[in-house]
Amino acid sequence: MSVSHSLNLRLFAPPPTAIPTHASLPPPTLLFPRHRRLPSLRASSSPEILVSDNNGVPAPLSDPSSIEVDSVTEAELKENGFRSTRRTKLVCTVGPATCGFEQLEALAVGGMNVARINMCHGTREWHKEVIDRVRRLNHEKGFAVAIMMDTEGSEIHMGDLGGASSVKADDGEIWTFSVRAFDSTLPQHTINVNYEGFAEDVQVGDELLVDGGMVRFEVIQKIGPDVECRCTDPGLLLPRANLTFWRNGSLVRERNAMLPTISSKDWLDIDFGIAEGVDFIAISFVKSAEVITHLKSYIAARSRDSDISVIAKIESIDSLKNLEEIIQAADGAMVARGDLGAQIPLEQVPSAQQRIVQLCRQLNKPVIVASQLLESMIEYPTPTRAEVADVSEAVRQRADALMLSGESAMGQYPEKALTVLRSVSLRIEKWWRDEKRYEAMLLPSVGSYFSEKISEEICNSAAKMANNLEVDALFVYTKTGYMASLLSRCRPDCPIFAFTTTPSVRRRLNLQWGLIPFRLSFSDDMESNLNRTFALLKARNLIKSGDLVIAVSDMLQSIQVMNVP
Ligand SMILES: Nc1ncnc2c1ncn2[C@@H]1O[C@H](COP(=O)(O)OP(=O)(O)OP(=O)(O)O)[C@@H](O)[C@H]1O
Ligand SMILES: CC(=O)C(=O)O
Ligand SMILES: [K+]
Ligand SMILES: [Mg+2]
Repeated sequence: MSVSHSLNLRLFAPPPTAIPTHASLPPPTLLFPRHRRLPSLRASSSPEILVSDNNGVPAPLSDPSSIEVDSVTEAELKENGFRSTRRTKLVCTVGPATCGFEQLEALAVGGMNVARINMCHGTREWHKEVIDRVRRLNHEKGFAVAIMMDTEGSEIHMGDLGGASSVKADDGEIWTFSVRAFDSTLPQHTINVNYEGFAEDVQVGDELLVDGGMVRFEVIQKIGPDVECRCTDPGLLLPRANLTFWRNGSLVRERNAMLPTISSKDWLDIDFGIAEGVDFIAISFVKSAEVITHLKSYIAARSRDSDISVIAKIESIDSLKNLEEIIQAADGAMVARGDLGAQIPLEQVPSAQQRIVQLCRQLNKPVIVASQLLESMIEYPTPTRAEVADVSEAVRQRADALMLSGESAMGQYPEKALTVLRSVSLRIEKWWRDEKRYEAMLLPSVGSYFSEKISEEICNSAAKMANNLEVDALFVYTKTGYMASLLSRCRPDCPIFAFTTTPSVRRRLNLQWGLIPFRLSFSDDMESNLNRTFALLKARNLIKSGDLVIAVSDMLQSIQVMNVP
């Protein structure tokens, strides 16, 4: 079968000159014909096209309800024009400070794209309520907030402090870390540890770091299941805080390194996540690509139509060692700087972050920069200048998303913290666009099939054309989201309107840089798709006549340049 592919470059009024170009692509072997000449859009005058809405009921062309876009994005688009929409996505960890319906709504209004629930904390009933509320919010208020479930992982952590929200450890105090199960209240200055082998593995003289060094202890004595420690760096102990121990300046990774990445409790949580249809599952303390592949096949077997994305959390030495294959196997990655900073020297975290962000973009996987971005805002209403600089750096690296942890889960100013992320992102993005100072990044080919390689070439070219022609927006019609991700990977100057038929694909696109996901039912006929989209978007004042747009699509591998009629 010999099939030719053509790039249809058409410029609509003004000026009405067609620019035919022919890309000479070798004939693919496994493709069905996609080549089709497109009739001119201008030729079709006010077509009587009927479109299907969500339930398959025909709706008139001008019915704006047959396109779904996030209500906040819509307001943003109208207010600022679409060249200045935010490109960096925002993830908020939901906790006691933000689990109510109104609180979640405030976060959605503030720009939350993804709600994260951390299975280290709270009961399954609590998580289910949060998921239900986010769903209701999406349904009733027109948001497309995705849900990310983060597994606990087999880390060593403290117990839940007998219900206290925090306890203070003072300099020189003696505390007991114990693997004993206390049935009623904890004795004073006693901390429960979840790892059976703890007392055996530590040695007198070891340094014990709580939450990667927020509080430090020195081991002074071992008595059976109890380990007595002296506080050397005072601070607040939080429930279920992570514990690491260090000997002669390096992290001790003895038997606990043999703990499985996905614990038996994690598997139950994963079953829960699959049953609830979460959009992302983030796996803590990933050590190798196998665990990701294993989980992905488990998800595929468990849920026939499930399209849950698996995010690899990079937070251990092993994950850095096997970085490329882990990212390759996963659907995305998280720079989990909290635990990473407890496993490698702190001064190595920034370069690790840069490397992970770059590699993810090269491999076309979304990447989240997480932990302590605005840590001081847990307690104070304004961030430190250093925190703003840190957020700016992540935006400048053009990570897909930034994440709030304690700031939104249990801090005093969740909405303010989100506002800081939003305004810093907007400002830095604009600054770098204006200055045109991005270092060009070599984007290696990621497609395995020939058709994927074609999509990749189309997206690379479309993004380049969009920058050179200074177009207002890129449009992508994508069923699986793949082509939208390829455009996002190019980090073009203009925003990307991503039209997809499936609500879950739309939610997942919400994690990717620069994508404005819309749900829209569309056909293989690009002319009618474009006509409909223009009519629907114009009816909602989201675009206007004369705007310059480049459109690409999954079904018909084409590039079209046009002015909105
Ligand atoms: N569902 C929850 N219920 C109670 N507290 C929570 C909940 N989620 C988060 N928190 C609080 O917010 C803090 C920061 O949240 P975060 O998700 O970053 O957890 P973490 O314990 O630091 O672990 P991880 O390394 O998995 O991120 C937690 O330490 C905890 O005190
Ligand atoms: C987010 C997370 O797990 C960390 O920073 O450790
Ligand atoms: K976790
Ligand atoms: Mg962690």
